[in-house]
Amino acid sequence: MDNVLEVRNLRKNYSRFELQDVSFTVPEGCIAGFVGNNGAGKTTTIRGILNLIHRDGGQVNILGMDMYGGKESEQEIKNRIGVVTDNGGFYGMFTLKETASLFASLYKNWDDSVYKDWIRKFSLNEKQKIQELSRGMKVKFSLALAMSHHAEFLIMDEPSSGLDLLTRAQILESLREYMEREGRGVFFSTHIATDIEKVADIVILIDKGRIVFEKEKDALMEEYRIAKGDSRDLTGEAEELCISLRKTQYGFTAVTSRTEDMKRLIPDVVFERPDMEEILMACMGKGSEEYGKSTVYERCQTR
Ligand SMILES: Nc1ncnc2c1ncn2[C@@H]1O[C@H](COP(=O)(O)OP(=O)(O)OP(=O)(O)O)[C@@H](O)[C@H]1O
Repeated sequence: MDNVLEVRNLRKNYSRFELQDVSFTVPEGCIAGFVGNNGAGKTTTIRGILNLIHRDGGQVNILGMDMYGGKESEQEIKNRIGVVTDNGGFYGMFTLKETASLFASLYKNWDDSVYKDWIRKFSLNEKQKIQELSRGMKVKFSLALAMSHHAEFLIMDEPSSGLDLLTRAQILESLREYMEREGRGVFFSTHIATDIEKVADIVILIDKGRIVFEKEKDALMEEYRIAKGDSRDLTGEAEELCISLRKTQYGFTAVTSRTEDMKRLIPDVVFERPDMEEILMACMGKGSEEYGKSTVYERCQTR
């Protein structure tokens, strides 16, 4: 299987923020969810990938081509991918129809029937001006444009943030539909764990400009458990097995990937399945008063 996206040691230094050797891959046929808190570095990574900012190092390959290999390869890549960003870079006074005809003239593979189909599915009115659209409508329109030139790969920066449940579900469903054709891939950033749970095949977690892990979602869900028990049973050795830990006078609640060792040390421990949010919170060091973030990193880092 080929990779639709390969990012190697991407670096960007701002005065108060550093993107630190960000590396990951997105294989063909996969939806990759790029998750992290506000300010974790998601947009900076996406801008770096798309060559929209000056980077301080790193390599990016999209659809097997070097994104930084010069104007020609960059142009070829941009013709073959679809990009959905927050504001879409549209001109507010233009109608949807005018904007679409501009896009149609820019893309070699523009397919008007696909475009019309998405406009209908998203219940958009082509006579409306961009400035009259709600945020949800703008995202839908941006996505419709991105999918209407047979893009082989979609890159989306927080497509679902600030949208109501129904619109979010529609956006996620359209991604699934887009992926029905072979040889495609999606990379989308989000800070909403349930979106990851619903559509992602791969989860890439970023925190403070560093990749914490890159894992298959199903493997991730299998790897971690919530452990519950009596705080008096929690020895130093047992605490070492916890990725995050909360103690109250009634007992402890921890996230761990070391269930067998935990059971050996605390025979009465009870395990439950965590949801995606609980796993991500633990791996970002949230919900833990006992452990510093560096400790959490060491335990989560897979490479
Ligand atoms: N042009 C810039 N100059 C200086 N610092 C910047 C610039 N752009 C971004 N940053 C900083 O880089 C950090 C990461 O920002 P980024 O937008 O990549 O985060 P994010 O994960 O996309 O966050 P959010 O979920 O809030 O959109 C932030 O601390 C931000 O202030």
